[in-house]
Amino acid sequence: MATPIIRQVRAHTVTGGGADYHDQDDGHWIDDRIATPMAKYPAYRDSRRDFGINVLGTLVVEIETDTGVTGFAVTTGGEPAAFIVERHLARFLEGRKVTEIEAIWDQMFNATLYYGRRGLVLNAISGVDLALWDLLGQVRQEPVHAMIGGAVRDEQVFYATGARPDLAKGMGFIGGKMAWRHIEAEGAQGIREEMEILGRMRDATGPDFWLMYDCWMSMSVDYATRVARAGHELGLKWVEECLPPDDFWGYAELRRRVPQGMLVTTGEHEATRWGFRMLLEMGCCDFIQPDVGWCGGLTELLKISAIADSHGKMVVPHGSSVYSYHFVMTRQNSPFAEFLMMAPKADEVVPMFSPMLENEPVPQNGRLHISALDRPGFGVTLAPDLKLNRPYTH
Ligand SMILES: C[C@H](O)[C@H](O)[C@@H](O)[C@@H](O)C(=O)O
Ligand SMILES: [Mg+2]
Repeated sequence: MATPIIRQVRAHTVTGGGADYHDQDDGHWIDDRIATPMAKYPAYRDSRRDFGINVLGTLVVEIETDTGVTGFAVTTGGEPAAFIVERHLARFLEGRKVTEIEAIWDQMFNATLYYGRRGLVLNAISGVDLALWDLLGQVRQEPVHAMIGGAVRDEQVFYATGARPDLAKGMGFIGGKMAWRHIEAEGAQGIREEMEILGRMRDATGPDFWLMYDCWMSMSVDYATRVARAGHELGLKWVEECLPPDDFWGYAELRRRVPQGMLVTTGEHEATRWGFRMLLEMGCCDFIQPDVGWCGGLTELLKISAIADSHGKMVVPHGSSVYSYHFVMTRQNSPFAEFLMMAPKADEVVPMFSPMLENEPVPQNGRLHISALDRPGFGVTLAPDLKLNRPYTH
């Protein structure tokens, strides 16, 4: 049978949550005075939406073959990413075989090198790459995990990110990661207030449940060191993304300063094998947390994972739903994954990209069995009532 040829690439945008999961209403834990690099400005202290964390929206990439088979993926990127897909990247796909994933990735990356390398352009490339893997799975009628080496375990376990680690333990998760909500200007009092919360969570979850803080690029090395030392007393397992992504030197220094046994992690806003090589070779972190929708897609994440493995480091992808579950299931050095609690009070498990995807699997009792991923491609479909907008054509 002839290999299907890519006939058309389409880039749509969707607003309101979904892959742009920070786009939530007031009262959601994920936007409750969380510390950020902008929080030192009073106008941007209360909500990350005030500085525009939700300006992009969701990018939906659809790729259709000459035989009428369609693959798709969603990521963060919205209209500007749609422009990049339609007006630049599509030319490297249309007319190509569905199997040319590696060559297409190399051309998309090198053709955008003069204005890309990281950030939005890599989000767009990631969206296209994930849609290509979904398409190949639809054509071959195979789940993605079967096409990238096959499962190395029957199920994967998750830690929960949200405001209620105490509830997450009861839901079967192996740990709970909270967002750090104080800034350096709030000094020792801010750390004390946070440690009171951590202490209550430790009392509620017992001595062995993992507790972590996500610091979302908001700290200095000195402040992060103080946070790590204070948290260590309460069994804090890791401090995540304390510093801006490009401060490789700061991360290496922080790792030298934190108490023995405290893990320093980062990577969700890093991209490509070169960015993660830098993090690993400079000793910036104890494990890496790439987002498969932002780092270059699955094709690039497989390369990143091999580099991490050569350093003896784990890859624990940033919460990205099915797009990372197939990867985690097939990697020896990815023994657990993140699940982002998207319910406003972090008190129930809801699909991460809700309401965009049908058949989006969620952990049951904090774990996901391989059988939940046994449909072709990534195993999800776009919700039929989703309002797609195609802002650009080519
Ligand atoms: C909870 C964090 O502030 C971010 O909102 C989250 O997207 C990310 O950093 C994470 O690790 O889940
Ligand atoms: Mg994080």
